[in-house]
Amino acid sequence: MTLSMDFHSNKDSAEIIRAVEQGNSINDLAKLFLLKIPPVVVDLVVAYVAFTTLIVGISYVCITIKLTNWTQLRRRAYKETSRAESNVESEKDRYSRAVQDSLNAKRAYRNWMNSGNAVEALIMFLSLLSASLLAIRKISSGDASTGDFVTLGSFWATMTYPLEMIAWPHSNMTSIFIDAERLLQLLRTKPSVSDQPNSYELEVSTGKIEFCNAEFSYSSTGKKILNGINFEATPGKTVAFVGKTGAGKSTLLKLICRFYDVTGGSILIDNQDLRDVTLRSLRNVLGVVPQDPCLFNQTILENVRYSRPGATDEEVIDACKDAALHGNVMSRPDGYNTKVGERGVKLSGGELQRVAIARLLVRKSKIVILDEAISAMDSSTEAQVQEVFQMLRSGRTMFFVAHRLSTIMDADLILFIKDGDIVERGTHQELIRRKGEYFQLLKRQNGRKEQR
Ligand SMILES: Nc1ncnc2c1ncn2[C@@H]1O[C@H](COP(=O)(O)OP(=O)(O)OP(=O)(O)O)[C@@H](O)[C@H]1O
Repeated sequence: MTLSMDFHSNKDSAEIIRAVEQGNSINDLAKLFLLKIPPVVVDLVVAYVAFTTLIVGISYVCITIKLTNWTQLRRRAYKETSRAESNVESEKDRYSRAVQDSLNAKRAYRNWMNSGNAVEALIMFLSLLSASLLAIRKISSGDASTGDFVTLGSFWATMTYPLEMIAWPHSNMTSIFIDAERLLQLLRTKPSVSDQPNSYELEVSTGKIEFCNAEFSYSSTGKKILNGINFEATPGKTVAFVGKTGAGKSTLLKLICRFYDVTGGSILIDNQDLRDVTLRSLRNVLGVVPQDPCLFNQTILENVRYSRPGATDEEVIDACKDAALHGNVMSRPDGYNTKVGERGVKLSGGELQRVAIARLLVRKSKIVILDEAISAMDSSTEAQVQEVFQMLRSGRTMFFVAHRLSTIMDADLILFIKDGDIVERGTHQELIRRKGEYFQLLKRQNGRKEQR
């Protein structure tokens, strides 16, 4: 959970869950070291008195270890294919291929394991046979008594157990390490965005935000997304980012949240560089409505309260009323106790967005970030929510990203982003007078509206 956005955007969640599940084998490792190995060592000290026994023991253990290494290669292949299998949910062909690959790899692993066991058993059998033949020869020549033969038999039985036990930890440990290695990798991964050793708590007095020549590229592609962005969001003002899809608008918002660090320049909140303050204190002052709000399979009440666990039921309900959600909630038989389903599948797109806005209202943040927050709402609901945003504006610095220009027309500053640069800036009226990119976009949108 502490890992950065770049880790999560490149990882498959099924893979992470499987890594954690397989990590249970670390318990087995602890049991192995604490409970199984020490008694075996004691047994071996007692049992390994005869030189011949030692020879048999060493060769048995060496061969078993070699066989185990070969077998574990198959186990690794089997585990890899099992992982792929869990990625596939919908496409039938891919799923059956993955299942088949997994079964084949499992069969190969089992075949190697069984062959290894057979070879181990054969070694023990041949060793016992040679020792018995030697004993019979000695008895026939009168150098040993039949009692010695019985002693050999019981000694053999005592010895085989520790021999098996000395080989067993190696095979078990390698299996455990293969199962746990994904979790160990995960635990060793360092977040790319983290607190500096001397970072301090962010203090927001006015909520002024400055982008000073901020540059950014995603490490996964290395492509420059933002080229030296400069602007200032003055306290209590609303800034809107507009532009074509892929221009870099959401990336600007992610940088304010410090999901990523800028690769050049800096971002300041009340003159404090985001990289110098603690992540927790930064996130505490931000209220975000993302493009795809993340809901849990809990009740509507709990989902809204998630942004401030201490909020009372009344505060949650008031927030839902302001977010134009109350009517929809009350029309459901269970009202606020309605479960929303995994990721909110039982809600419509507009309802999902309104839950996210209600969360924002409950949170009472000083800096508000809205990324396409009302895109899925009909015009009458949008008008109600816009009124709430007007209320919110006083005393807060707000950032909007919206494709529908009608939703950001009254922003204090509109920044038109194109290929990672601010190509136009001003208020709605100023940009219309300029008759540039913004004006063209507005004309296209109005044209489409008239055509409908
Ligand atoms: N996690 C990521 N890794 C690599 N590239 C990314 C990542 N997220 C976004 N991008 C790329 O960065 C560029 C800007 O994306 P961004 O989401 O900021 O655009 P946008 O202007 O908000 O677009 P939209 O209006 O469609 O949301 C795009 O080319 C996108 O493909």
